[in-house]
Amino acid sequence: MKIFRTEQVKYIDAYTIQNEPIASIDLMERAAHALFGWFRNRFHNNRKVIIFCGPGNNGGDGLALARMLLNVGYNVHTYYLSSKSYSEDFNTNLVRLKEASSSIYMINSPKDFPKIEPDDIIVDALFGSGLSRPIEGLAADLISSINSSNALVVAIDIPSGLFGEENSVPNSNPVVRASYCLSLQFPKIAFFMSENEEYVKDWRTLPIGLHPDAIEQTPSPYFYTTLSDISTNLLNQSKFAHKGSFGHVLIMAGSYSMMGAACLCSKASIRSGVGLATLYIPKCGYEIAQTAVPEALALTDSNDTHLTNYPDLNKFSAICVGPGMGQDTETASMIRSLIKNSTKPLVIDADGLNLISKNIDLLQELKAPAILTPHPGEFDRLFGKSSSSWEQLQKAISMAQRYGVIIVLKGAYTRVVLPNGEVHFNSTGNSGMATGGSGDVLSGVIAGLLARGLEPKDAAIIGVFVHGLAGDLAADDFGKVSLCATDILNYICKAFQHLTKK
Ligand SMILES: NC(=O)C1=CN([C@@H]2O[C@H](COP(=O)(O)OP(=O)(O)OC[C@H]3O[C@@H](n4cnc5c(N)ncnc54)[C@H](O)[C@@H]3O)[C@@H](O)[C@H]2O)[C@H](O)CC1
Ligand SMILES: [K+]
Repeated sequence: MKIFRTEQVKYIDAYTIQNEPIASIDLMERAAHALFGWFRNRFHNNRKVIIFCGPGNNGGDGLALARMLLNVGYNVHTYYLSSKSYSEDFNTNLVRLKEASSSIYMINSPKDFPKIEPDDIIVDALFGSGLSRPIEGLAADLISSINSSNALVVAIDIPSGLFGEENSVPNSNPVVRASYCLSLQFPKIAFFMSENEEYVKDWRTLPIGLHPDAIEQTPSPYFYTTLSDISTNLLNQSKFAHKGSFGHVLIMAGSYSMMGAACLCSKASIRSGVGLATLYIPKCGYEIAQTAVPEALALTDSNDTHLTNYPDLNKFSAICVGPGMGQDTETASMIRSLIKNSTKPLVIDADGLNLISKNIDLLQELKAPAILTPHPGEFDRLFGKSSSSWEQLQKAISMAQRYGVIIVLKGAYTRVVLPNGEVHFNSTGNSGMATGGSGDVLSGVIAGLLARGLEPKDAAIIGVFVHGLAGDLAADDFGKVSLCATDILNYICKAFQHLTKK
């Protein structure tokens, strides 16, 4: 799904009004109807609902929602901020609401704030995508009062005070801490930034029928990968397939005490449908590999404890290098040589990245497409520290462009950043996956798909999605607390089944 900056959504909104065509007030009614549907399904009408409205169309949405809830028997109290001016649709909805309710109050000073009980439901319709500066004064005091209540807060479109994209960190201006955020049609990019977690706990999008032509024509480098974005054709298996049809992956991984990483990674590549997998390991890992991963061929380096060389690459269709590999100087020179010589696509993970971070310009010597899979710590070691997730994302974009590599920046909403500057935020995965070995499984899945012949971009996006989905399915059965990398591995099959059955 393509996603947009807030000013682009304004354009798509205007295009929809002009070309559907639909009156602006009717589009607001449609948005309010979507909000109403969600609200009614979620909350019984025995709880008091307090709706706070700002002067713009976000406030207009709040007023329209208030009317719809009143009509079906909710106990609604509406408060709106005094302002020099209000949007036209706000005014229309205020008139409509006044016909249905007498519990409407203007807020002129903190004295007008209502007392909020813990069981009340607050709707935050103060500011949405039209926020033009940090919030101060009366509106800021109101947000502090909302935040200090123990009531549940439902934010319309975006928690008030939060900008759709970049926010200052730490955020010293008040922002509503929403329990739920109902974002109209698209998620906001700010939802994917870890610093905003306290404001956006649980968000969802509500479709409001914005015009498909405007969505298609408006350029954006940002995407959000959902199930419907995954092209399952890429995973088709021909009836006449044999093991040579699905590629041969080389996994260069492991060292003394870290053979588990090599096993997890190679097993994950096999579960991702590669025809053949060869594990290239130091001698100490031979029996471990042959026992733990009977499906893989095992080739050993001349060294006992760490990798110092790589095998003839001719027969392989993709290579994964790094998991559990250690950072010995001999391993460092091996990876330098591999980067300069491999014409086969590479997935570089873990210690592979740590070794490259000591000489980042090595990336300029790559001959083949490469997918780098850093977690935030490895990313900082590679490209330097950033002061916020937003800055880190911008850095990932410029580094992917500079070195012509794909960067898979791991974490919640893992970002797949492409050399053309596109960013694909992933929708699957959960905090239980923040556990040792999870990354080894991911690099194995991506390498397996790459070896099967998927384009690097597809291997990275689908690999990240499948890995997260496997984690979600595993967490459904085992819970997040106990989830371990082997569980993720064991659920890769279910994740692929889920995809190919859709
Ligand atoms: N296509 C859609 O997504 C639709 C969105 N809708 C809703 O409309 C809002 C955006 O409305 P807009 O009028 O553009 O902006 P706001 O309501 O967010 O606020 C504008 C209002 O507030 C003033 N203002 C801005 N920043 C501040 C500030 N820091 N302090 C004080 N005042 C401020 C500004 O001057 C304006 O007066 C969107 O979020 C949706 O909720 C439509 O209803 C349907 C289509
Ligand atoms: K809001």
